[in-house]
Amino acid sequence: MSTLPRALNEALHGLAPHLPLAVAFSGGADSTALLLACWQRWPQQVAAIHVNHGLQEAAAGFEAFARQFCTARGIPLHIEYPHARHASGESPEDAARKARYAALARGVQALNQAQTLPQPIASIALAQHADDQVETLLLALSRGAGLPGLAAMPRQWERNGLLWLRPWLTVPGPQLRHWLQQQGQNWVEDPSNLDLHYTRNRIRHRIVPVLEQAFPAFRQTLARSSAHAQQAQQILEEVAQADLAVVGVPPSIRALQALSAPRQANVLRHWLKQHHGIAAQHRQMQELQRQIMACTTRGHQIHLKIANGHVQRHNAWLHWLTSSPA
Ligand SMILES: Nc1ncnc2c1ncn2[C@@H]1O[C@H](COP(=O)(O)OP(=O)(O)OP(=O)(O)O)[C@@H](O)[C@H]1O
Repeated sequence: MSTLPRALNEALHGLAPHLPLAVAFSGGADSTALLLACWQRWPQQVAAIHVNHGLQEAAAGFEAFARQFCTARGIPLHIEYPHARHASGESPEDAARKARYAALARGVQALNQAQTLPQPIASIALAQHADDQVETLLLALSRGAGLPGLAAMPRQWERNGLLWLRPWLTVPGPQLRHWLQQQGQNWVEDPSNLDLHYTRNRIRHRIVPVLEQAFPAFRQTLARSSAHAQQAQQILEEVAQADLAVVGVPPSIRALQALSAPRQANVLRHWLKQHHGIAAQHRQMQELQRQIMACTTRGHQIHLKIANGHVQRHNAWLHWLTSSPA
């Protein structure tokens, strides 16, 4: 019989995972609670994937814990060893996160190839919880993010035929630890979580306790704000798609000039992201829009650096061209 408290049980079922399911298992409290809960609920249908970045001294301890936890329960475990190298301008944590998601997808393939479960794995669950969501939103605010940042983390999405889920996203972090303690289940504490050099940790240790005192319902209310932002962002994307169909690819300068400034920025961002996989900084977008509106004569040039290339005018249209390597 499952020992899972009602709130956790509802969170787990709320997303109706496609089975069998893989759990992204770091060995920390949150993913230990997720793997334990999923294994109790769907004993023969759950596998685990652990990613050993080898970045911290603690990495070997995490892997050993993951092996021992899974062996004791007969849970199939796959371990990935990615090589995360961060590109210039990218933080080591961002690089590790990207490498981790790619490694998790490879882990699913490896488990499927080895036929460790009777059917191919259909979903993969991550253990971020309500406190992580609050931190993500506050981080976005601290960086002056737009709507995509304020929308924070989605509860589910599909990529390459795999359903990605965050079942704990509505569950306060302390509840997960409390349940593990009740079960007599230990986990590995990540020493870097205490390092106040990281903004996320400063938010966790200094801001969240104050929020908790001032606004006891902050997890739900902030989550609601993120849900509103997610909805608004979806509308903006739909408007951008419709506007891009009108201005064309490459975009016509005259058609861009006919749009209001916010719609113009929205469609330009969409064009750059969808067609070139790049994002303009706030200042660059302002300058690009200024140059577009000033472009009223035949000879007017537009030439603006954005990401690793330039937006340029060619006759009546705007183009983005990558800078040739030096
Ligand atoms: N090394 C890893 N191997 C497998 N999955 C991971 C790993 N690190 C993180 N994850 C997954 O990504 C989620 C988010 O990662 P994050 O680093 O924000 O949390 P975490 O503090 O590692 O969580 P946990 O308390 O489970 O350790 C985790 O809950 C877990 O599901």
